[in-house]
Amino acid sequence: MTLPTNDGLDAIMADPAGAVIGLDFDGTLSPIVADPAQAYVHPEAPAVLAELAGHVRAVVIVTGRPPATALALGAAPAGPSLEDVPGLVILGHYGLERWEGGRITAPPPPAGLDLVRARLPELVRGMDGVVIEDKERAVAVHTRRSPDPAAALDALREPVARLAADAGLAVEPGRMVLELRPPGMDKGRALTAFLTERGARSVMFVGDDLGDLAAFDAVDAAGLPGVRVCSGSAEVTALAERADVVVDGPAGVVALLGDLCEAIGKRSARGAS
Ligand SMILES: O=P(O)(O)OC[C@H]1O[C@H](O[C@H]2O[C@H](CO)[C@@H](O)[C@H](O)[C@H]2O)[C@H](O)[C@@H](O)[C@@H]1O
Repeated sequence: MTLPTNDGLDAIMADPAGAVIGLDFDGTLSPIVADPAQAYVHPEAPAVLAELAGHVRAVVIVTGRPPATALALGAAPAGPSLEDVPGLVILGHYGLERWEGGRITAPPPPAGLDLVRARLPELVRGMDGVVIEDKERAVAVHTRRSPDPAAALDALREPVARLAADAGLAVEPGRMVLELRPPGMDKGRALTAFLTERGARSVMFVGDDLGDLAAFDAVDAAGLPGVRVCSGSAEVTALAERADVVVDGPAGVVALLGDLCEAIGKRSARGAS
């Protein structure tokens, strides 16, 4: 793969020590699969992130998953795991829960989740293949394994929105999923705060789903050289329409990051000689 021509990428390569690289997890670092518990990270992702982390200011994963789940799915039987990526930060639950250096910080779970846990099973009763994922600080309802996933998702939109309103929660729509989660935080706010915290001089964000649009907005609003990368799929087109670079799923993301590492390495070797 040859790196595309892009001002944001050029800025990252010219000054990697000032760059923050943000990445989504599902659909970006791990492939979309039927069972969320089996969405293991692309086997080459931890190694390429570890190499990248040696060049840039920070690597941060911004995800709807709890950080502990991303770490569990990022464990490799051989080679490095996500946990081995130097200085990695994981902003889970759309930025509410932070993992760094083995420590997790988070606010208490929202009270409204009890209502969701009480009512959601009744709401999906009889819907073949519809599955509830309880993430402790949020609850997601998945339709990917139903006979008609898109129709099941559409049928659930209104009742889930009503339940979220009753529970004081927000609805986060995604790839064959509706998530009921605490309001007031999103990937854009999380990324913006992180860029400020780290004094970023450039930024890349890589995502695949609707929840990543807020992070694209944050790249635009940062006032820094930036690059928005879409991990492309036939399922979601909204991100590709906003992206500077579109790659083919997690394998394409890994290839792009590998090429970025190589280009940074070559530049720094030229600078040293
Ligand atoms: O912010 P992300 O890291 O992209 O997390 C968003 C949701 O991802 C997961 O669901 C998605 O991936 C599953 C595994 O491939 C797939 O089965 C499902 O259809 C997708 O929507 C996760 O299970 C959710 O909790 C996350 O909110």
